[in-house]
Amino acid sequence: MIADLSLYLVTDPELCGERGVVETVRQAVDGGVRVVQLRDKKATDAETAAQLIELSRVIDGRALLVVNDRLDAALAARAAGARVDGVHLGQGDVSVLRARAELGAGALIGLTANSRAHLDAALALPEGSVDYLGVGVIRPTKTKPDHPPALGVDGFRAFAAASPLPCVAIGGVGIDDTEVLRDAGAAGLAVVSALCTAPDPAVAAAAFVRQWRAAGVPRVLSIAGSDPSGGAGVQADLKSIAASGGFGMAVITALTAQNTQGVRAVHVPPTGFLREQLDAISDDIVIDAVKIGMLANAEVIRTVIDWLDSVRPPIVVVDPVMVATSGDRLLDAEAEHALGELLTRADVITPNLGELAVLVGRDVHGWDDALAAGSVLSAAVGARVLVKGGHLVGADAPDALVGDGAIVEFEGARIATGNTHGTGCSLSSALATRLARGEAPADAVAEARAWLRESLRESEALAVGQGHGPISHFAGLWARGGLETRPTAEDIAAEWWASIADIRSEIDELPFIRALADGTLDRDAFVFYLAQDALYLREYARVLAEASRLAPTSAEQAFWANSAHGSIVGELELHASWLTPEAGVSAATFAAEHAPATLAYLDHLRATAFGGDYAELIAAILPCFWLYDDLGRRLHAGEFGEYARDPRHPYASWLATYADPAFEQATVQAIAYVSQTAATVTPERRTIMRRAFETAAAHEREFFAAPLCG
Ligand SMILES: Cc1ncc(COP(=O)(O)OP(=O)(O)O)c(N)n1
Ligand SMILES: Cc1ncsc1CCOP(=O)(O)O
Ligand SMILES: [Mg+2]
Repeated sequence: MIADLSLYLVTDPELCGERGVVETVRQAVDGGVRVVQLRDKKATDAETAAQLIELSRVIDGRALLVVNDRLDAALAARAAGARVDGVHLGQGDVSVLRARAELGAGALIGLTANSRAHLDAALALPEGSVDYLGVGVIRPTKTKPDHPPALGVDGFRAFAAASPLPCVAIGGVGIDDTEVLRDAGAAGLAVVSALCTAPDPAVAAAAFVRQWRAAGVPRVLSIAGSDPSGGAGVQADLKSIAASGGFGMAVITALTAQNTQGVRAVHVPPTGFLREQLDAISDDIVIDAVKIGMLANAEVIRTVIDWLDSVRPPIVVVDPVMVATSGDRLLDAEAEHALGELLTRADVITPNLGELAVLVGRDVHGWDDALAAGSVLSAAVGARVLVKGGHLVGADAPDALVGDGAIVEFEGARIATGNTHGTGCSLSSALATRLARGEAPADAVAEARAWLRESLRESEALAVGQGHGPISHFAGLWARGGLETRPTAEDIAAEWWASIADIRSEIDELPFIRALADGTLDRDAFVFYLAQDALYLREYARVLAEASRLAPTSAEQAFWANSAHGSIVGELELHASWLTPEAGVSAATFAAEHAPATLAYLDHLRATAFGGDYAELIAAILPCFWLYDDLGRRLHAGEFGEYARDPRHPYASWLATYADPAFEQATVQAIAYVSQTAATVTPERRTIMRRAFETAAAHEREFFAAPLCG
C-alpha cells in the first residue's frame, strides 16, 4: 500500500509539555495527521516500546505509527500486540535492509536524506527497501540543534525532482509553507513544533490539512456500479469529480444493463476481483477521498469494508443506494444490515428520503420529519447526513447537512426538468471532491448543490435518451469557455508581441527615432519630447500605483508600487538633468501643456485604471515597459547605427536609461505578470486585455511621432 504522508507528526516530549505526547497525538490525529512518528532520543528501548503500545491504542488505526531510530522497540511493541507500522531511520541508524527484513514488506520505512549522495545510496538499495525520504531541513530549526545546512524550498524542489521516492519535507516547516512545499513536490510535511506546541493540536492539524488539500488536485475514487448510458453510476461520478476539480478513479462493483428508461439486468463480478481492483489503486495511488455508491449485495459491502479498514481513506462519502426512485428496494435484508456497518466508516452519508426512512427504520413524513430522522441517523453512525429534499412533493427542493449537533439548511426551488437520472450519484461525488479540496462541509455542500442545480437547468440541451435524461455535468464549464484550449503565458506574450509587429516597425521608421539614433535630432524636438515624457511619467506613476492597489498578490502589489516609484524618480531625474543652465532648458519648457498625443495616451491609461479591472489595466501599462526596453536595447546594440553607442552622442545619457539592465529585468517581470494573468482569465477578458495592450502600443507610436510631427 502506498502511504498517505500528507501530514506527518514527529513527536517531541519536551515540546508537548504538560499535555504530554499521548494527548498531543490523540488530538493531532483527530485533526487529520496521517503519520505519527514517536521520537524520543532520551527514552530507553523499553520505555519507547511502552509508549508505542499506548500510542497504538490511542491512534486506533486512524494514522500510521512509526518510531524514530528504535527498530528493537518497534519489534518489542509489535510482539506485545501493538500496531507499529514502521520506522524512520537516519543515515547513522540501523540499516534499512535489516529493518525491512525484520518488519516485513508491508512496513513503512523512511530514511533521512539531504544530499545527492544520500539519494544515490537510497536508490542503490534493492527496490522496495525504502518507502519515503525525510528531506530537510527546509530552514534552520531549534528543534534539532544538530541539523544539516538548510536546503530552503528551492533546494527541496531540486531534491524532490531528482527523487523517484516520495519526499517528506522536514525542518522549520510551518502552515504557511504548505502550498509552496506541495508545489515543490513534497509528498507530505513532517512537523514537530508546529503541532506539539500548538494550543490545540486538532485545530492546528486541521488547518494544515485544509491548506494541503487546497494546494493540490484531489484523487477521488468512486466505488459504484456501471451505467452504460453515462448518466449515473461510475460514469456520472467520474464526470462530477472532474467537473468539481478532482482526478476521478473508478472501481466497479456491478455492471448494469440500463438506459434512461430503466435497469434491464445486473451482473455482479466476483468479489475477489473487486478487491483486486481496490488494491490495485491503493497500492499505487494516494487516495484523497472515496465516494461509495451501488454495492449490490452483502458480500460486496463486506469486501469494501475490509478494504476501507486496511486503507483508511481520509474522506468517505456514502450514497446508500438502496431504494430506487420508484420506491423499489434494491438491497436484500442481509445487505441492508451490512450497509449499516459500512455507514459507521463514512464522513458524510447522502440518502434520498426513501433511503433515510429505511436507515432509521420508520416512515418519514415531510421536511421537518426528514431533518429529525437525519439527526437520528447521524448520531447512530457518527457521520454527517446530507438530507435531500429532492423526493419531496411541492415547489421546494431543500437540502440540509445534519450532524455535529447542527443543521445547515439549503433552500432552493425545484427545477422543472425530467432529467434527474443520476442526480444522487453526481451530488455525492461532487461533494466528496469538494471535501477533498479542503472545503468546509457546509461550503462543500453549498458549492456542490449550486453546480448540480446549474447542471440540471442545462440538461435539456443534451437530448440523451427517451426517459429520464442525465444532467449536463460540464454545463458550467462549457458556458465559461472551457472548450477553448487555454494558452500558456509564454504563448500569450509571443502572440501579443507579434500582434504589434506593424506598430514596432512604424516606430523604428519614425524620423524622431532615426534622428535620435544618429544624433541629428533637433534639440527643440528633443526637449519637447523630454517635457512630454515628464508629464507622462507623473501620470503613469499614478496608474502604476492603481495597479498596485488592485494587485491580487503581495508580490505583484510590491512590483507595481516599485515601478510607480521608479516612474516618479524618472520624472524627477529628467528635471534634474535637463533643467540646468548647461543644458539650456528652461523651466517654462518643462511646464509645457500636454500635447494631444500625450493626453490621448494618458486618457487611455486612466480609463483602464479607473475602470477597476486589474487585468485590463496591467495590459495597458505593459507597452511602456516593453517597447522602451526593446528600443533601448536595440539602440544600444547598434542596430540603428554605431553612433547611438558612442558616449559623445548628444543624447547618450538618455539612451543609457532605457538600456539599463534593471529596467530590462523589470520589463521581464511585467511581461510575466501580464501574460500569467492573461492565461488565467476567460477568453473574452483576454481579448479585452489584448485590445488594451494594442491600443497602448499605438499610443506609444504617436508619442514618439509627436516631437517631429505635432
Ligand atoms: C521524516 C523525518 N525526517 C528526518 C528525521 C530526522 O531523524 P533524526 O533521528 O532526528 O535524525 P537522523 O537520524 O536522521 O540524523 C525524522 N525524525 N523524521
Ligand atoms: C527531527 C528533525 N529532523 C530534521 S529537522 C527535525 C526537527 C523539525 O522540527 P520543527 O518542525 O519543529 O522545525
Ligand atoms: Mg535517527
